[in-house]
Amino acid sequence: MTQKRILVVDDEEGVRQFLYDVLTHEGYRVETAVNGEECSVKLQQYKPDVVITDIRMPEKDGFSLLQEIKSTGLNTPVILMTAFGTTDVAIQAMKLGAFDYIIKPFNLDEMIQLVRRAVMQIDSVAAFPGDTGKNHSEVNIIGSSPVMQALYKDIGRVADSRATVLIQGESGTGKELVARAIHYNSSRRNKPFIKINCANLPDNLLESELFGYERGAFTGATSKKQGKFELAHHGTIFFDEIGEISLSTQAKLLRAIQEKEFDRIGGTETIKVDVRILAATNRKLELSVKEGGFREDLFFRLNVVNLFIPPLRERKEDIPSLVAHFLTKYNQEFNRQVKGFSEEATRMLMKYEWPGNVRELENLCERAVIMTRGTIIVPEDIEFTVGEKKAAPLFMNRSEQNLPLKQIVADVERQVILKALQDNNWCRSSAAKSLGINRRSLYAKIKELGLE
Ligand SMILES: Nc1ncnc2c1ncn2[C@@H]1O[C@H](COP(=O)(O)OP(=O)(O)OP(=O)(O)O)[C@@H](O)[C@H]1O
Repeated sequence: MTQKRILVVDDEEGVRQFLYDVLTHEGYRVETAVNGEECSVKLQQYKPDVVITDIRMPEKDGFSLLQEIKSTGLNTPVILMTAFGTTDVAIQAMKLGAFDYIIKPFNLDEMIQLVRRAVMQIDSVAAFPGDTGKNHSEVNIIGSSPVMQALYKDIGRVADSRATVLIQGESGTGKELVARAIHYNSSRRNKPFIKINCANLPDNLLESELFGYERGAFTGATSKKQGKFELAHHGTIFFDEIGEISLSTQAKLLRAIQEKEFDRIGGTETIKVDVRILAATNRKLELSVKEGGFREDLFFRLNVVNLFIPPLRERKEDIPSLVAHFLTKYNQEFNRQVKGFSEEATRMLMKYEWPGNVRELENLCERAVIMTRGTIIVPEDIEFTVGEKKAAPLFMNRSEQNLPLKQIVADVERQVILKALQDNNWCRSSAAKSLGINRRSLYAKIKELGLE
C-alpha cells in the first residue's frame, strides 16, 4: 500500500510540528505549509491525499483554501481546524464540502481517527455544491455539545440539496430554528420561507391555507386566495407539527409533494410549484404510522433525511451558552443590565430536567431579566414551569421590597400575561380567553408592558 500524503496548513508552528510528529509516527508522509499561499503551491507540487488546515489564517483562510480545492474538482478530503466552534463555522464548513472539522484543542486520538476515516474515503467523498456566497444564515443556533455540533454538520450537508427533511425532537428543542437554518443556508435563501402550523387547524382551514381557493369556492370565499404552496414558490415550506394533520389532508399533501402540483379549492387549473419541503414533529411519527394515524407513503416522502434534536436534559453542557445568549437578548429588549445567575441559581438550572426544553429556558431567562431587582439573578427570581421550586407569589415579593404600587402592579401583570401566553403556546387569542379579557385588551397590555 502506498504511503498516504498529508498536507498540514497552520500559521502556528507548534500545531504544525505537533501534527507532523503525530502523523509521521502513524505512518503518513507529512508536508506542512505556513499559510494558504504556500498551501496552494504545495497542492500542485505535492498532491496530498488529505489536507488538514486551520480556518483562521492571515490573507487566505481555511475556507478560501477549501473553496479553491473544491473548485479545481479535486476530491481531496479537507479537515478544517478551528478554535471557535460556532454554528456558522460548522454549517459553513460542511456546506463548502469539508470532510469534517475539529475544534482546537483537540484530542490526539480524535485527530488520528479523523485522518484514518478521510484516507479510507478518499475516493468516495461526497461532492458538495460549491456555493461561494457568504453565509446568509440569519439563524443563531446556540450550543456546542457534541450532539449539536453533529447537527450543524448535518444541516450543512443537507442545506443545499432539495431533499425533504423531517426534523424530530420534543417541543421547544429548536426544530423551527433548524428548519430556518436549512433554508437560510440553501440557495433558496432569498426566496420565501413559509411556515404552516398544522396543529389547531381544522381540515378545511388547513387545506385552504395550503392550496388557496377560488372566489365562490365556499360560503365566505369572496375573492381568490393564494395558498402557502403558491406563496412558497422557489422557496421553502415548513410544516410544523406535521403529525397532527388528518388522513384526508395527508392524501392531498402527498399528491402536492409527489407531483409538485395541486389545485386551488374550487379551481379547475392545476398549479405547478417548485418548493422545498421541511417538516417537524414532536411525536414519534413511526408510531403513528404503525397505529394507522399517519400514511406510510407520506412518512417515507418526508423522511428522506431525518434530523433529531435531543432534549435539553441530554445536553446540559449547552445551558451556560444558551443562558448567556438569552440574557444578552432580553437585556437588549428590556434595556436591563443583568449580568448573570448567582451560583445557587445556576446550580438550579443545571439540576432541572427542562421538560419544556430550550423554550422553557428562554422563557425563564426572559422572566428573570424582567423580574430581578439587581444585576444578578437569584433563586427567588427563578420560576420553573414544572416541578422543582415554586417562587413565592410575586405580589408578596414585590410588596415586601417597598416598590411603588404602579411598578408592583405592572410587574404582576407582566408575569401573569407571560404565564398565560406561555401556557397557551404563545397564541394570543387563547391567552386572552384564559385571562378573561378580549384580544384587543391583551394586545394593548402587551404593548404597554413592552412584551412584544
Ligand atoms: N439551540 C438554540 N439556540 C438558541 N435558541 C434556541 C435554541 N433552541 C431553541 N431555541 C429557542 O427556543 C424557542 C423554541 O424553539 P423552536 O420554536 O424552534 O422549537 P420547536 O422544537 O419548533 O418547538 P415546538 O415543537 O413547540 O414547535 C425559540 O424561541 C428558539 O429561538
